[in-house]
Amino acid sequence: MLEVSNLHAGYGAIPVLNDVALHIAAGESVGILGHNGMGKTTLLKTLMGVIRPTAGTVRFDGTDITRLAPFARARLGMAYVPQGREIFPTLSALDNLRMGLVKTGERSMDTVEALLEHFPRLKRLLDRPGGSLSGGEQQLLALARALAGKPTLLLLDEPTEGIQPSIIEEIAETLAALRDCTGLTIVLVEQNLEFIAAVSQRVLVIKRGHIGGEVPREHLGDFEIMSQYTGVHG
Ligand SMILES: Nc1ncnc2c1ncn2[C@@H]1O[C@H](COP(=O)(O)OP(=O)(O)OP(=O)(O)O)[C@@H](O)[C@H]1O
Repeated sequence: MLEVSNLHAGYGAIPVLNDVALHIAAGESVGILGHNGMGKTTLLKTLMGVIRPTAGTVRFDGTDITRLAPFARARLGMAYVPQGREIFPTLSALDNLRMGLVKTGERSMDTVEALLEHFPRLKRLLDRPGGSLSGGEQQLLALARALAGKPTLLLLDEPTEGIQPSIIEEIAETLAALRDCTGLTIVLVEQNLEFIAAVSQRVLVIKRGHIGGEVPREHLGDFEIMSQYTGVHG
C-alpha cells in the first residue's frame, strides 16, 4: 500500500531524513520507534506531503504521490493525526467530528454514529467544546475525526504524548480493534514502548533520520530488549 524509497527531506539546508525506505502492506499496522529529534514527525509530514522531499519517491496504492499536495493525498485515502492533535478548541466535540466529514461530503451522521461505537467515551462529551476535553479525550476525538473521512491509511504522530496511562491503554485497545475489524492500515511513530508494542504488528527503528532496522517479532513486548534496539526506555 505504501512504498517509500530513497526518501530525503529536511528544513531548508538542514537535512533530516536520510535515505528512508519503507514497504507497508494493506491492513498492516507498523510502528516506528525513535527518540526525540530522530525525525519521526518529519517522516510523517513528508509522507503526508506537508514537507516536500529533496529526493526519493512515495507511492500509495501503486500511484506515485511524491509531488501531490496533502489534500490530494487525503482524497486518495491517507489521513494524518499530528502531534498535538489540532482539535478545534471552540467547536463542540460533535462539530469537530462533523469537520471530519468534509472530505467525503457526507451530510448524514451515519459514519459518525457508527464510529462512536468504537469510541464510547466520546458519546457523553459530544456537546463539550473540544478545548475543554482532557489530552486523552482530545486524542480519541482526533482519531475519530480522522476516521470520519474513511481513510485507508492512518498516520499517527505520538498519540500518547502528554496523556495519562489509563487512557493510553484505551487508545491502544481502540486502535487494535479498528485495525482488526476494519482492515485499516496504520503507521504510528512513538517513543512509548508499551503502546507501540500493543498496536503494531511490526516495529521499525528510526535513528538520525534513517530507518536503521526492525525489532524482531519475538521481542515485541519485551521492553528490556526493545529499549536495547532503540535506546528508547519505556
Ligand atoms: N521547522 C524546523 N526547522 C528546522 N529544523 C527542524 C524543524 N523541525 C524539526 N527540526 C529538526 O529536525 C530534526 C528532527 O525533528 P522531528 O520533529 O522530525 O523529530 P521527532 O523524532 O519527531 O522528535 P520529537 O519526538 O521531539 O517530535 C530535529 O533535529 C529537529 O530539531
